[in-house]
Order: sequence, then structure tokens, then C-alpha cells
Amino acid sequence: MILTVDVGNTRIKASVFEGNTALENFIFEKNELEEKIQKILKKFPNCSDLVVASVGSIEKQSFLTFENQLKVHFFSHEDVFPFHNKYATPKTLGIDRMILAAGAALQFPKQNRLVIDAGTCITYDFIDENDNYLGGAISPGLRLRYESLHNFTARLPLLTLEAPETYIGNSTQQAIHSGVVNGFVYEIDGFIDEYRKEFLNFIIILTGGDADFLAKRLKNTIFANSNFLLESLNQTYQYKIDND
Ligand SMILES: Nc1ncnc2c1ncn2[C@@H]1O[C@H](COP(=O)(O)OP(=O)(O)OP(=O)(O)O)[C@@H](O)[C@H]1O
Ligand SMILES: CC(C)(CO)[C@@H](O)C(=O)NCCC(=O)O
Ligand SMILES: [K+]
Repeated sequence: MILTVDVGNTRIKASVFEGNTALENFIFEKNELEEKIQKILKKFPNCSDLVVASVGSIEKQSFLTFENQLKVHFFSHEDVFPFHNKYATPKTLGIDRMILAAGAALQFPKQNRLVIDAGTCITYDFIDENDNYLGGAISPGLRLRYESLHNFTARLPLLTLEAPETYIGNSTQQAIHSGVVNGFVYEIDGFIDEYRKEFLNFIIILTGGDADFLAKRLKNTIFANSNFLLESLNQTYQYKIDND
């Protein structure tokens, strides 16, 4: 059994895998890290490996306390990945994006893939059919858009996610919901259309905290898998073991 942990910029997600099957998923805050992991390990004492991808503020040292209980692997740029990295600054490429790209390459061999992660940030990652990682885009996620409108203006309230009634918002609240949610949807549909101009065929994987909300609003029909990063972490770890 493998315990995978994704330290994002907002919260931490974890999943226990038996082979390729996720047995249980967990979401918790950064200050609960040690307590929650101990709880998971108590519930699943057969966990032999703890595998971490962190883009958040939590460093490798925070996981070393578990080393007397199981094998700990903290993914870094030094690991082997199943793609050729064409990013001009490979050392600054987010480890979450590398894991997503690896998962896409391993799960969907020999085809073009676009991975869209709608989390704190929206990230777009393209891995072509020859397993070249080309790059993509980074933009603010849904909650970040609501927060930045409020934080950097005097008059805009902080709203929580709500589906706008129409694109013509007829009140401050509706105008903000339209700008944030419709802007988000148009952005993603627009990017997909742009990729379609250049690549005849590709599969799209949509993941992240806002994936389910998004999937039903996109013009393009896309299958959402909010557990894709943790699944990819599990698979990339198997790949690492087989190729080290
Ligand atoms: N309880 C929650 N707390 C925070 N965000 C939530 C929650 N439920 C849904 N969301 C949505 O999830 C998005 C954040 O996504 P996610 O939780 O995947 O981010 P994250 O943990 O920072 O991961 P990453 O850094 O990989 O994006 C927000 O835009 C928000 O709309
Ligand atoms: C873009 C985020 C914040 C998304 O989680 C993360 O992948 C990151 O910190 N990336 C570093 C910059 C880059 O990927 O080029
Ligand atoms: K993200």
C-alpha cells in the first residue's frame, strides 16, 4: 500500500493506493499535516511507502519524521520522469505539473495530451505523442480571482463561488460572478480551441479542486478526474521504482 500526498498551495490532499486502486481520499490543512498522516497510517498500517509532491511551503524535512515507520519519497527534479522535458527552465517547472505530465504519459501512451489543473492556479500542460513535454500556461484559479478582485480594490466585496445567471451581470454581485466564472470558462474553452488549431487530435484531462464545477460548463465535453494528480503520483512512483 502506498500513501500519496499532494501539498498544494491551498490545502493538502492524500490518497491510499492498493495497486492502482485508491482506497480512500483525504483533504486537510497544512497545520494538520503530521496529525492527519499519523491517523491515516493508523487506519492503513500496511502502507509501506509515503510519496510526496509539494509545491506548497511544506519542505522535505516535515516528512522525515515518518521515516521510522515507512519508506519516504519526496519527488524532485532529480527523479526520472517518463517524458522529455522541453521547458526552457526545467528546474523551475512545478513538481505538480511534472507529475501530471508523467501521469498523462503513462496512462495515455502514444497520443497528444492536454492536462488542465483547475486548482489555486489553473495550469495547462501539453505532452505530445512522442512524449515531449512542451509547456503550457499558468493563470489564476477561481478562488484566486474572487480574492484578488476584493483584495486589490476598495469597493468589490469578497464573494464565494456561485454560477452566474447570465453573462450580462446586472448587479455588482452578478457582474463579479459573471467576470470570474464566465471568464474562467471562456479562458479554458479558448485555450482548447487554440490547441485544436495546432494539433489534430489530443485527449484532455481536467483535474483540480474546481474540475467538477467546470466540466459541466465547458463548451468542450471533457471528462473530469479530480484525483488525477494523486493517481499520477502513484503511477510515477511505480515508474521510478521500475526505472531507477
Ligand atoms: N474547501 C475548499 N477550500 C479551498 N478551495 C476549495 C474548497 N473546495 C473547493 N475549492 C476550490 O478548489 C480550488 C483550489 O483547488 P485545489 O484544492 O485543487 O488547490 P490546491 O490544494 O492549492 O492545489 P494546487 O496547488 O495543486 O492547485 C479553489 O479555486 C476553490 O474554488
Ligand atoms: C503553477 C503552480 C503554482 C501550480 O500549482 C506550481 O506548478 C508552481 O509553483 N510552478 C512553478 C512555475 C512553473 O511551473 O513554471
Ligand atoms: K494547480
